[in-house]
Amino acid sequence: MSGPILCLDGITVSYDGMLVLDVPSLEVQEGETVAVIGPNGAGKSTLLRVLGLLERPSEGRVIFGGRPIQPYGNLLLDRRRMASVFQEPLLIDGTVETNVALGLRLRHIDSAEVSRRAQEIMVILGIGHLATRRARTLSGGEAQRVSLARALVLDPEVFLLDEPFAALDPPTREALLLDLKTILDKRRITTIFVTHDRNEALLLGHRVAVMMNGRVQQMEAPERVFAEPVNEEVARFVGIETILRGHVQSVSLGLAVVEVPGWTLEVAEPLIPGERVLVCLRPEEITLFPRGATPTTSSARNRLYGKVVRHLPSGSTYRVTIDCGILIVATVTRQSWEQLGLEDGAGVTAAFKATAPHVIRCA
Ligand SMILES: Nc1ncnc2c1ncn2[C@@H]1O[C@H](COP(=O)(O)OP(=O)(O)OP(=O)(O)O)[C@@H](O)[C@H]1O
Repeated sequence: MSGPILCLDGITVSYDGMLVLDVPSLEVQEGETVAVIGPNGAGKSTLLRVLGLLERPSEGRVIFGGRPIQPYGNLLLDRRRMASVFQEPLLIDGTVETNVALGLRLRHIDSAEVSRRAQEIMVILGIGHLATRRARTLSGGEAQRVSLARALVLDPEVFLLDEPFAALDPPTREALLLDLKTILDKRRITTIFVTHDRNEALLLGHRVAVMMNGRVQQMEAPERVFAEPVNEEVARFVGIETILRGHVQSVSLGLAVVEVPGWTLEVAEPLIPGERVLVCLRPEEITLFPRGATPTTSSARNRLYGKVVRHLPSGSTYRVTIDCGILIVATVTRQSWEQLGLEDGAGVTAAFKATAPHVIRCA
């Protein structure tokens, strides 16, 4: 990666006086994939359209390749350096090959070269055998592969994807996602990828931008965003269900004692006595034991006692809600649930290590 290819500077977008995008500054580095996640209406697509020069911001500048874009200038040449794929494949009525070659023909590329490049990208995307099929006879997954091929054949400097897999069934989506990852890793195309799906963001994003209410709340490596969210909204969005409000009572030898309602926790974070904090616990960090069966050898310094309120299936695990005076959510494998003899209403100990929580300081 060699510096920013796209920069936003003081960007806002308002519709009828309502501010829907407010991005003081944002840089996309050449060759990176930025996954943009956030709830409905957060402004993800608006951000993508502004970055893709498809929407003129109300205020601010888009800088592409070091050059500020003239908002009222002719954007065709700059837009041609980018390619987009949306949730709907939007194919024309013609063969797969016609669709894949469309952008190259519009650019008046020599027809032998068009054919060579179209064939090559169709093979890479596993649709070579569909070249002569009419686009309207394709399945959703095949059509989206054609749509990706039509964009990638252009060798775009910037690739924009807006929920491209949202309408596909899970196995189709997974196969396509892995193929796309291979292509992006190999070609190092700068990519902005909007998705609702946290797992897609984790898999594809070199960085993840979390949007809420038109603002980018956090933009960092996925592991940081998911393990160290900057505020409560981001924490909830990345799947942290247990968020306990407390204050730091004391700190000694790197261990902070944090009071939360009804309990005193030990947390290995560099905190300051008196600070107000949110203690965030991922469900997989919490171990459950039947009441009275907590092993004395466990290194978990925190043990909270309560009752199972409910358990909900989630893939091969259960998401278990425990009422300890405060509600805590843990995951256990179905096998452990059976082996431990757990059931709704049962008394349990929820244990976690001092290193397990992520702590957010309250303003
Ligand atoms: N052309 C428009 N006119 C008026 N309001 C709009 C327009 N486009 C978007 N909005 C509003 O701007 C806000 C952000 O929309 P946007 O589509 O960018 O969000 P999003 O995060 O992509 O949402 P989703 O995940 O539901 O697609 C929403 O409140 C939306 O209703």
